Amino acid sequence: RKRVVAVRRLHAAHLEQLKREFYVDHFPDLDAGNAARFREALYEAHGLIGGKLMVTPQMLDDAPNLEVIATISVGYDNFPVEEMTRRGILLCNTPDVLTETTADTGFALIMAAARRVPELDRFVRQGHWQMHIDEPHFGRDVHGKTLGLIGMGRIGAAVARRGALGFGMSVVYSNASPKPHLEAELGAQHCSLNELLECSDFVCVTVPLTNETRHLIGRDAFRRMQRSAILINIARGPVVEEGALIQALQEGWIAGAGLDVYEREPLAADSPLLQLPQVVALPHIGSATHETRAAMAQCAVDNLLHALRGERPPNSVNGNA
Ligand SMILES: O=C(O)C(=O)[C@@H](O)[C@H](O)[C@H](O)CO
Repeated sequence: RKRVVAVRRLHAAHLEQLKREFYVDHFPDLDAGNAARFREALYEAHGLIGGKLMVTPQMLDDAPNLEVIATISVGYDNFPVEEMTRRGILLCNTPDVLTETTADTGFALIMAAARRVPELDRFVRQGHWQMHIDEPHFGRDVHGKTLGLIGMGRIGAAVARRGALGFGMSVVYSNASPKPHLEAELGAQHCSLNELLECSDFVCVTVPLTNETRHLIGRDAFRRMQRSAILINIARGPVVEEGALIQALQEGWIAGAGLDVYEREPLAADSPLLQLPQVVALPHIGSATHETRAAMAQCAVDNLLHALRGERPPNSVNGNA
């Protein structure tokens, strides 16, 4: 029986599926107290499954039998993919099952930032609602505005669909390649990043974090954006240069931001971002619904089962490893 290390909370049903075929070491929480036991288990492991995994080449040195890692995420910027491929270790992720939920989070941030939902919720809770609401508390319309998608992959397209079909928005997008089918379906227009920044009321970041996209959105980008524009980030924090974002918000280069991801997570409680009422800050909950997290875990379990049986897993990032 092969050995599997499972990290983070997995439903009993998922663990059961793994235990039927493998010897399973489960670490619901990884901390200093069980780090030594985790290293011992990893040394014997053929498979590793879990969420929020941070894997380094050194960790791979401590896992000589490892055949596959099944991450409970679509993003894999926290894995040394080339090194894994070189060592013949498969990396599997969970695309598709979280697309709509993450796009919902994107639109929740668009609506919350545009209509100042958390800020005005606090206003009411603190008993400040004494009379008729006036200009100082007005928000911005979403319907009919221009939505710019930086990245038009599965999640970008799902956000675009909500904007175009649900809110009558004009959609523009920057992407490595044009998506003619989305132009036909949504009237979406492919353009350069600079054109997108200049014409969009809402700039939504959905690209994966790579060496090319790290700090893609910095001071120049914010200078190009409209003063009434709102930045949304549901991708990865380091795509946006956070220091530049803070300056752009403090100095009014842009009007607001809706964020689910940050350069360092968890976001520090004393972050200047949290001093700014025009910022809506969520704790990386893009895919965090009961339904979707269960589907992500099932997808990861399926990937692991196939890979350790020597079959082609449904979702592998480095397929031929
Ligand atoms: O899938 C991703 O890439 C995400 O960012 C989220 O859905 C994950 O929940 C997060 O990575 C934790 O594993």
